[in-house]
Amino acid sequence: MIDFINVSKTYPNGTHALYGITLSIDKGEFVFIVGASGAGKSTFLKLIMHEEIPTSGKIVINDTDVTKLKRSKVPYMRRHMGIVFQDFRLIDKMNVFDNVAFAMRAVGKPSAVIKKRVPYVLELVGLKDKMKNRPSELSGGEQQRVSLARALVNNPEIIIADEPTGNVDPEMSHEIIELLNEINATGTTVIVVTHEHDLVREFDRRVVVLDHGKIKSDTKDLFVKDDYTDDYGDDSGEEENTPDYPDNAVVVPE
Ligand SMILES: Nc1ncnc2c1ncn2[C@@H]1O[C@H](COP(=O)(O)OP(=O)(O)OP(=O)(O)O)[C@@H](O)[C@H]1O
Repeated sequence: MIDFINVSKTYPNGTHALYGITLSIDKGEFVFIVGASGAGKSTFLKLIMHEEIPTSGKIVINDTDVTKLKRSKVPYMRRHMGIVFQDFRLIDKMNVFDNVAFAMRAVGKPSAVIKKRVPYVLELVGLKDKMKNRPSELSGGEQQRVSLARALVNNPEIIIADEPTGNVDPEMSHEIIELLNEINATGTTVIVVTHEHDLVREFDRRVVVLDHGKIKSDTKDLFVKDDYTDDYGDDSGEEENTPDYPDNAVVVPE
């Protein structure tokens, strides 16, 4: 679904952010991207979102070489993506309902559909009763769940989350990743950048470690799994990273 082929990114000021990244993410995968500050994690996500373009190499998303995508086609590509940011990026002039509805209006959904869909998605994230509140009246965890609802509302194929738990407490961090896990169980591809090693260990999904712009390890590649366990001290001794889908998986119908 997402293929990076020998992708490098050097910013105009000469900073080398990524070097020769080759990586495939399949439809329906859940991938954590981890690494020290400056390792290139956000750059990696920006390349997927086409916020930045690579200096060299090729990025193929759903069989389209997005490095050659015309600017006018970018919004159509992004419609398949739901994006969650660390700082929520909600609009405080609008209530919670309208913040989520905004994403549907932007793609021209009729208001009858919006009226049904927004409460449904807010219920999924446990916030139906806060629909009329402004974002500033909510806790950090609640605001992040609104931003998750906004990312989900157009039923994207891919959810991209850049430090989604960076501004919420540990309990809520767990809930946010749990929600992403449930969304993933419905078939949505989920890519999460995080610094929270405890969460990464707990959820036991694919982990790509970036280090100074290169892939240091990828648990999909069994030969380097030991490298990951060294980095994160995973001494669980458990056998395999088999995805463990919850029984109560959330179905997000269109
Ligand atoms: N717009 C930019 N112009 C120039 N250099 C940049 C730009 N954005 C990022 N960089 C540099 O590219 C490198 C990778 O940055 P990136 O933001 O991808 O790292 P990161 O792993 O997400 O870091 P953090 O965990 O601190 O958010 C860093 O050296 C950073 O300073």
